[in-house]
Amino acid sequence: MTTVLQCSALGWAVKGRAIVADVDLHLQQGETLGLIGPNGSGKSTLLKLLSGIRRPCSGQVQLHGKPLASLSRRDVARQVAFVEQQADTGDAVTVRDAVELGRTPWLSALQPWSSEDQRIVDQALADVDMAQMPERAWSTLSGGERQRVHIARALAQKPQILLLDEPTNHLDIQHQLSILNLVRALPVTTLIALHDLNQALQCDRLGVMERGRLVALGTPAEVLTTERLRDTFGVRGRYLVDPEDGARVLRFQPI
Ligand SMILES: Nc1ncnc2c1ncn2[C@@H]1O[C@H](COP(=O)(O)OP(=O)(O)OP(=O)(O)O)[C@@H](O)[C@H]1O
Repeated sequence: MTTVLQCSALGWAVKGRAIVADVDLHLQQGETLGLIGPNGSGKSTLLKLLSGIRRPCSGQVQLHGKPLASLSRRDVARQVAFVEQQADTGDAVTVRDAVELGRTPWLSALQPWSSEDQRIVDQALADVDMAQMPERAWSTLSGGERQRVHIARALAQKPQILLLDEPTNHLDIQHQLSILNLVRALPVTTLIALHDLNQALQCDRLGVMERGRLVALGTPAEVLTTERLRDTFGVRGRYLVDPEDGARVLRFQPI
């Protein structure tokens, strides 16, 4: 197994309060690792630290064995794409402009915009089902359409690693499923913060954040136990079996 992104003893604090503390995580090439945890447990902050947009107060992030802090933003952006929660984009841009921004790390005076860049942008728009409105102004998009454009921008970056912070937030059920299936089918390594624990069950591995710490890491079956659902999430969870295909589905009730 090849580790593509890793962190050790990673921490971030604000005004003396630890928001992320002592996190060790190795992201293996090709896996989809789900990050779950209650509101405020540090998932978004951990993703920001791993993407390099936030500097750790302690510990280190390494990308392919090199300290993230030693790499240029451009080098990082060629390898890692991050879809933030509540990300915004300037009002005057169109859908196509926003997705074309994903090509920025690959362009230079020697490598100007080419038909290959155009093809990649068209494919990314098609992948998120936004190819029908490339000229629409960003300001006129719905929340779910904006989210899909952000994902297309990340896909256009052609990263090896995708960091996604609640990417299905705002999406209708059809687009939730198609985006998750798309991400799983891509030949990339993905770290994805999720709230829907039934969607989390589809990941290769899950990490659980609780009060800034990574308190469990393993396969969904190892991690999403009834004890964990009670202790970390404060709910009673029961597995039901879909008679059609034998899949396990979680049902929740208050404790
Ligand atoms: N810049 C900041 N200043 C002060 N507090 C912060 C800052 N950034 C994050 N926090 C706090 O850190 C905690 C963790 O936030 P974070 O957004 O990482 O959690 P999360 O697990 O992604 O939550 P959610 O599921 O609600 O999106 C929260 O209590 C948040 O209020």
